[in-house]
Amino acid sequence: MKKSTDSVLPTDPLHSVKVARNRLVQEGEVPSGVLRSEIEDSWQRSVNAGLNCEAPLDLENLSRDRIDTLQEKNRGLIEAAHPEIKQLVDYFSSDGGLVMLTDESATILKIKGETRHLDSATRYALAPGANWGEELRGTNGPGTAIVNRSPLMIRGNEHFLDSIGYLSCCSAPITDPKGELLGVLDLTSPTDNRDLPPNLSLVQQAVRSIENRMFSGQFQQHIVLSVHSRPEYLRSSWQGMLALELDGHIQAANEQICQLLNRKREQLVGRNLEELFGVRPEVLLTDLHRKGRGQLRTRGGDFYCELLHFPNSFPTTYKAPLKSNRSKPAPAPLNAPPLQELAGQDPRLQKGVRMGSRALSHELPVLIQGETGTGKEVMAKSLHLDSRRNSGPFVAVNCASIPEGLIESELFGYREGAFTGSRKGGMIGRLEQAQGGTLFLDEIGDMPLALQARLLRVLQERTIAPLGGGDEIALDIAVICASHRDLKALVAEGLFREDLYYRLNGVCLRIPAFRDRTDKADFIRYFLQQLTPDGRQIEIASELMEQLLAYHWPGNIRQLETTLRVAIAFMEPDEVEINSCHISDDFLEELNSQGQSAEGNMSFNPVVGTLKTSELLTIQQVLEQNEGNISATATELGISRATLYRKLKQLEGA
Ligand SMILES: Nc1ncnc2c1ncn2[C@@H]1O[C@H](COP(=O)(O)OP(=O)(O)OP(=O)(O)O)[C@@H](O)[C@H]1O
Repeated sequence: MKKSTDSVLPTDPLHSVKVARNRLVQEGEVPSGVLRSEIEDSWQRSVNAGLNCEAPLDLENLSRDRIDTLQEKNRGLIEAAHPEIKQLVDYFSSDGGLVMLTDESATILKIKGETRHLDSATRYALAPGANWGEELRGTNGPGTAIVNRSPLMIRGNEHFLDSIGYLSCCSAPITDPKGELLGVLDLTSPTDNRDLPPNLSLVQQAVRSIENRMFSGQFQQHIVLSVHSRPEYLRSSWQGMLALELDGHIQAANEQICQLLNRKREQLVGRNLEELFGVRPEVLLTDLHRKGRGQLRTRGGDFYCELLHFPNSFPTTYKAPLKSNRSKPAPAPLNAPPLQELAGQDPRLQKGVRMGSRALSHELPVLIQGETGTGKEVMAKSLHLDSRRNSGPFVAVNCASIPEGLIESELFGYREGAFTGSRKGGMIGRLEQAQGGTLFLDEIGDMPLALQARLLRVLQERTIAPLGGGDEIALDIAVICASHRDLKALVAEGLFREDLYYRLNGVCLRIPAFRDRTDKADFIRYFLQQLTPDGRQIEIASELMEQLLAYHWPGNIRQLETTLRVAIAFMEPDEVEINSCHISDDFLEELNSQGQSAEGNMSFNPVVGTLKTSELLTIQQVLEQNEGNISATATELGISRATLYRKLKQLEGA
């Protein structure tokens, strides 16, 4: 068959497909310029492959064994795609939507959704193990998306085979972090369902989420950054992603970041962060840990970035002893140190963990307060692992990061049909997911007031009734809450319910800021050992140790972790001591500047926190300016003479 050259360009796309099909059937030629170019090219390839558009569907599928082998081989892809497949099926199956995942040769790995509207041949051909390569079945979603290496929509008779002309589909290829093809995600629906909007962008968005999930999964031992020129797109399916070594070398880049930076993948991978964005990795990491967000500068503009993943901080996994509760699946092992290790040598922490552990054993809720990065979540995990519920799940909910409108359903769940757009089968809330284990409510101070009342009721009655009704469920959970905000102060401001505060506050553990711990040196040595990947015994030079002990650590243990990891990364394999050469310049500057202020005032104890130090420095300066006059100094500082005397006493005693 040869390609016809006479060109007809009718405006109605359905009409043009009819015209093209008649020509194909009658003259055996694909007319030029009648169909969309990607469809015309695909029809031509189908003709060249010797296919007949009127032939029945080929019904040769793989055997069960081979399907099992194929699914096993593609397990990572199937698992990564599961949430998106489920979501698309939830939305579209009632409209006849079918969602399929294929491998890189267009063989179906999974297919879910409504099949009632399919004729029996199509139903057979749309099953795991069936191959939809374009050379076998002509123009079709997965097969043609693979040839084109780009997403496409095919409406009705744009399919090459007549027998599937009653279906329309949207397909998008899925690629791995190196850009290699992994498979295709496809949404197929009956063409006569005019209610279905074109959903190509939805399928593309689902594919981006799958790719991002695989990216994060593949780079567990790396730093993974979310990057975008607009902050609201960070952590979304539109985010650019970079996987880095600790020394800043880029290991992988996703497709979006290549597009955002307008660079090919090979222009990014293997290069160093500093070379590309003019920022040293340790400086960026310090920013990310301290402020939660960093900036990358390029000639084309600035980009925001956030930390999605930092390699695991606990090389040794503490595994809780399993209890013989066979009916429940074992929870994934939690990474957290045993309580004793967590408390270290700090008496306040030691008392805290003792009380927390007692509280849980007496079914009392625990409230953990402490600055950001002090280890509140780690403490909650360790308490859980130490409790009688340690074989149950540990479910963490960050109340600050869930949009207000979603917290209720996220926590309490809902029954099917509870509201428009609710998922089929409903959703099990996080409280119920924690059944038999521990619910950790992080940033509880950010929970909306209306929901606080509902949470209070649940905690009092120990039962839960999901939105949309149904039977109440008895809850058997331990509750641990945490906040870096002072909940008592929030109560005073009317932002947190007093009754809930007292209900949650069975025992309140205050984790000291790292600068205030009495066992800083021991902890730094212990933590360093935990973070050293090859078990080498590493020491810290005494001069540097002194500076670390005097530093005020605004980012607490999280900041210490970054500092130590960066230092370890900068050590040569045969080095066994960390000194200032292994510390980033800007952090060294901070350490040195605090040293200078302490040196200039020999009467100051360098261990005193810097806020206090600068307060006392200010007093001394104003006092000098006023030639020792107490009244004038107090007036200038806006404090009473008594306060000034008290503070001077502190100054002398320090
Ligand atoms: N005792 C500890 N031993 C080892 N690592 C710790 C310890 N405490 C905290 N960390 C590490 O410090 C980091 C911060 O810990 P975590 O998230 O528990 O702090 P947080 O107080 O909950 O912070 P935020 O208020 O920002 O949520 C984590 O990377 C964690 O692994």
